[in-house]
Amino acid sequence: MSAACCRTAPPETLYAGFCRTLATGVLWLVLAAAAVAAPPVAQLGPGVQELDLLPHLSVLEDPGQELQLRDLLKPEAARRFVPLGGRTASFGYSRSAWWLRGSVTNTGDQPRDLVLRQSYVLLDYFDLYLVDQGRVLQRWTTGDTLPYSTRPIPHRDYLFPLTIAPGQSLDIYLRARSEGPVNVTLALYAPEALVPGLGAEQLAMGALFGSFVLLAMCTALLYGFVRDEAFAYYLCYVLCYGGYMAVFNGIAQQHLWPETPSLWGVGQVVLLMLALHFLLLFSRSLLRAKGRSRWLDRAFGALQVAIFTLMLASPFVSYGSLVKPITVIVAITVFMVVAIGISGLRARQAAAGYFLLAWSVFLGGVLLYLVKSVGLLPHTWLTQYGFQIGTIFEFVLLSVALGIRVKEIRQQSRTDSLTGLANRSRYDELVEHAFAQAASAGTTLGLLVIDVDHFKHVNDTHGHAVGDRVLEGVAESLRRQLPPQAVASRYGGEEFVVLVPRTDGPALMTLAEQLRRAVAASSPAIPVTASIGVASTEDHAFADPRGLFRAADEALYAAKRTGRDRVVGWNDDLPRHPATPVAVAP
Ligand SMILES: Nc1nc2c(ncn2[C@@H]2O[C@H](COP(=O)(O)OP(=O)(O)OP(=O)(O)O)[C@@H](O)[C@H]2O)c(=O)[nH]1
Repeated sequence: MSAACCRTAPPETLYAGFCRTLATGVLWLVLAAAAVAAPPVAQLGPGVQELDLLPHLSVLEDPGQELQLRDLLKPEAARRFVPLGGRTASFGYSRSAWWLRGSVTNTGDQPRDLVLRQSYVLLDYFDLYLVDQGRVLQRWTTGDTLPYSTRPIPHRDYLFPLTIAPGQSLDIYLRARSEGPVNVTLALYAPEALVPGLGAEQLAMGALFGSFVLLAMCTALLYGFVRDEAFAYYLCYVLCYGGYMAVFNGIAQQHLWPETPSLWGVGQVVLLMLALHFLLLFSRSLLRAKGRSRWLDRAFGALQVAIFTLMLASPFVSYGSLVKPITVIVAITVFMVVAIGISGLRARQAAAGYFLLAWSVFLGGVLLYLVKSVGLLPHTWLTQYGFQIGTIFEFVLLSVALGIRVKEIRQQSRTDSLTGLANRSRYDELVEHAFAQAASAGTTLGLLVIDVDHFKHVNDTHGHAVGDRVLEGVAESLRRQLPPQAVASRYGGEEFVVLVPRTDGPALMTLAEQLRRAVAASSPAIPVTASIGVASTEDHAFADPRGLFRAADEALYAAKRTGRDRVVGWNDDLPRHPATPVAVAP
């Protein structure tokens, strides 16, 4: 496998093709404007604990990657370096090797033990040389195409220990080359100044990956409860994206595969492609976009093929050759996800707003990182970690969108899909609650059981589809006539129940009569009638909701027996329904 395929530059490389020329042009304009004189030597006084070396560095681009340190140690080579002039050392994407040099002098009277830190590590090759009056004192060759053991201090960042004697002046040369963006962030630290900062960063990383783990666990649990595929896809997305972030941040390299850099690049591509795959499945499932738009469905299918092709190619093709296809796939996926969000918004999907907000925040963070990567923004805490910060907010907002999905699922489980009324299990909950409330408040609860007459005949004559439309019409007519305190449910088949709290007997019978007429008028093309049985806790102290229902059902039975298309109120003298036991008195 080529060395190039072992690199671990981020896939945002991806956006870089078109930015590279622009970034390099801007950089060189800036550099040309800066003074050509050598930058000042960094002075390391006795109290200095931290020293940013960027203002003291000069840069030399080596487009052919031909230069060696010995070429640069020649006196005439000094003129080829251009001072950074206090600008950021972000060189974007290029095939060049970038040489930087600077000098630091210990102006104190004590030797200083220091750590030189390069905090941007996604570089294929990073060579550092310490030179004293033309003599090379120390050389390190590391980078993310080389095993972890090439790092003098095993840490995510490149950390190099060095000692400067009193009055000594050290020249620092470094060479950076990468298929991804090249950023140099060189600074010197006294160990006591560095350690607390590293501790805080480790804590932040722990929080980031801890939140991935927690999110994955919560999503897995939720999936266990709701069994909705959106949660399964989201879980896979969180795991793959978390794995990708672990490689991107150097955590996987440090803790999982320290001596196998060939895995880093391939792992990064595979994890990213899997994350995109599950993201698309999740977005479609969450916003129920499948089948909504033919072109979105086709684009989804084509993208899946491209994602898997690229993933399977990654172990065999150099990363350099994959950068452009990855760029295109990431860009199209982002476009697709936003398009799915907008189509969800148009279809009035409640979760779509949060979904789109999550992506806007995430893309904002990625944009900050990319603009920094191509050298248009300085390397700061916000631009470096914009990606991670955007990710956290994205996951929080997507979880809210999933919460809305749970609410929808709950709602669906209580609603009858044909008529949109409460379903039988929701009725069971409602009647328990209403019965208990009426009992404790000393008010009445009325119950109407409504059954469409000879409905079998409607089905047999016109077919089930027409029968369904008739049932929808009946439900709609009930909904329109109900007073605010009443709730209608579909009990099953062509039978409906209406709970009517706080309503006396005559008003209950009047309402039942209104509903009977409404049903009769609900379907002019296919005339239907309904029989209604009425019972109320006002007439009898029923022991439980089942007693109330049995009474109303007996009244319905009486209505059917006596000719249908009528309302009958329950009383003790009514003949018993053969299928129901006697109503139980307290
Ligand atoms: N179209 C349609 N038909 C349904 C649905 N649920 C139940 N049915 C039909 O409703 C009919 C009920 O028939 P029966 O129980 O014999 O009652 P009926 O014909 O209304 O007669 P009576 O109640 O005695 O007036 C059956 O043909 C069921 O197939 C449904 O969701 N859609």
